[in-house]
Amino acid sequence: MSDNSHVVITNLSKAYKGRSGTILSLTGISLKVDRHEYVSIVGASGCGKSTLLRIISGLDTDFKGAVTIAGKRIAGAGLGRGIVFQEHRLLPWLTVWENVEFALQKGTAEEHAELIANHLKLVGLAGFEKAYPGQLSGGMAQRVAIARALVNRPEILLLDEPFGALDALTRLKLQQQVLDIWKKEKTTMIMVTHDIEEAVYMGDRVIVMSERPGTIKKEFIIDLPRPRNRSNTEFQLLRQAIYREFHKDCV
Ligand SMILES: Nc1ncnc2c1ncn2[C@@H]1O[C@H](COP(=O)(O)OP(=O)(O)OP(=O)(O)O)[C@@H](O)[C@H]1O
Repeated sequence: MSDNSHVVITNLSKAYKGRSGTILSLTGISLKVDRHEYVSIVGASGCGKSTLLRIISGLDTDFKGAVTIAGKRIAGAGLGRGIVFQEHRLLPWLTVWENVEFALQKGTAEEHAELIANHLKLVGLAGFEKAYPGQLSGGMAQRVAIARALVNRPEILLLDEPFGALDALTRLKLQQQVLDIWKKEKTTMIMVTHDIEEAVYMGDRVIVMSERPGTIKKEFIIDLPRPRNRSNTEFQLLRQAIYREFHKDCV
């Protein structure tokens, strides 16, 4: 194990038991993610990407193999890991401020106020504290969800298709904002996406998963300087190579 390993997954497999039998969702997954690394995961629909994130988050502990965070086996959800889903999942009857406050687990009222204010500022939403989710655009609501996931200062942020429901322009803006947060907070990021260009733009590494049962087919190191230029030839060549790998099974 390299000294910098943050998340270590060893020979992970996961089966779901249903009425019609057992579905093997993941098999033989081994992966190491370094501290402050940004890993993107792509793969066909149903190959187990969300399942993998749920396991790393600790929301699902029914699996075979081992998952350790900073050398310790995970035993359930913890404040050290935040998660952002494709839908913002904000509570509509609470304000922006209250939605973020709702996630806070420890600390005094003053500490809470400072944390909430800082995190709303971090995602560019200072001034919208009293707004309700219904009064926000999709991008703004997703930024509240990101603030909520970060407010407990997690060392790891898990992003499950975080920009999937947004329009193209908002998506580009939010990608940049998440990269800025990653740089500033030094969070370890693990992001699932269907968008190969996004995976290359954001990630230090792109993991391509096979169709179900999900395995790791191939890893691509994205050794391009940041901020990245999407029209750069090397960027496009990597995107095409990942695209080919992604579609090999499907053709
Ligand atoms: N709670 C569950 N019970 C039974 N089967 C499940 C459950 N959750 C997921 N599965 C099955 O496990 C497989 C992987 O699901 P998962 O949602 O992890 O895939 P995914 O790669 O994230 O898909 P998508 O890209 O479409 O979101 C699928 O075949 C799905 O039907």
